[in-house]
Amino acid sequence: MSDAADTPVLRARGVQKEYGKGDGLVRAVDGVDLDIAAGETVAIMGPSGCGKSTLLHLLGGLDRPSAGEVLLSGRRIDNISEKALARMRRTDIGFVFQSFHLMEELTAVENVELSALLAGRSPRAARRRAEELLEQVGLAGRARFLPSQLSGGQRQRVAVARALSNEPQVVLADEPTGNLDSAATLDVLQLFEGLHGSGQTLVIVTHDARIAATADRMISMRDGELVDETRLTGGTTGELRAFAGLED
Ligand SMILES: Nc1ncnc2c1ncn2[C@@H]1O[C@H](COP(=O)(O)OP(=O)(O)OP(=O)(O)O)[C@@H](O)[C@H]1O
Repeated sequence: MSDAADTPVLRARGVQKEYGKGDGLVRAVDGVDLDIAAGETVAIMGPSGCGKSTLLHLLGGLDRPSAGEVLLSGRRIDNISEKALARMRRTDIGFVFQSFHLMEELTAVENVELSALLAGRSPRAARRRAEELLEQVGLAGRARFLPSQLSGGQRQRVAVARALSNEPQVVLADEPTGNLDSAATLDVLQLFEGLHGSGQTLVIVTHDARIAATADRMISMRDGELVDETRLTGGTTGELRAFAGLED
């Protein structure tokens, strides 16, 4: 196998993040080593405040570590210029947040195409890609709706479509179902499962054991450190839907 195939999509080495100083010093992430392979789905779990979101932000270049290295496909991202970092976030990473972070004044299709436009695609190519993605997430019929005209689950599906618009190397999701009810959670879960099946690398911070159960690997965090990891064989959302009485 070539070196490129062996290189993890994401690698963290001795990563630390401190906030504040003196008595107010908080070490939110405390010496994390982590490799995430291409095509892997990894769930990060742990109690509130243990550093999950901070770690995800460091992995995605939304924030820089106080110490240690973060590498995307073998290239350091913790020490590159702001400009290079912004470009990398636009083209190589897809983010999905708990509160969706959609632009309220833009329609679903405009929200999705915006990131493709910002990454330099032509308006026609961006629109075509956005329409394809909305179809993929089951929202072709809602493309011209504003976020306020969509349900929470539909909004999160738009956000997932947006995250995929530039064919990112990795999608990072921070509590993607935290604001959704059970049925919408399972819809989004099924969407992630489809992405996993298509070989998309995914890192999901979640409190939801159902989401974690469908990952390849579940990592537990405590007090800024990775304390445990479990390889999973993976339940399917079909089974979960049946269990929850949501089968169509
Ligand atoms: N900008 C900041 N300034 C100061 N402290 C911060 C900042 N961001 C996070 N922290 C602290 O770092 C620690 C980890 O926070 P983080 O949000 O990463 O935890 P989390 O595990 O994602 O929590 P939750 O599950 O509640 O979202 C917490 O103690 C938090 O108060």
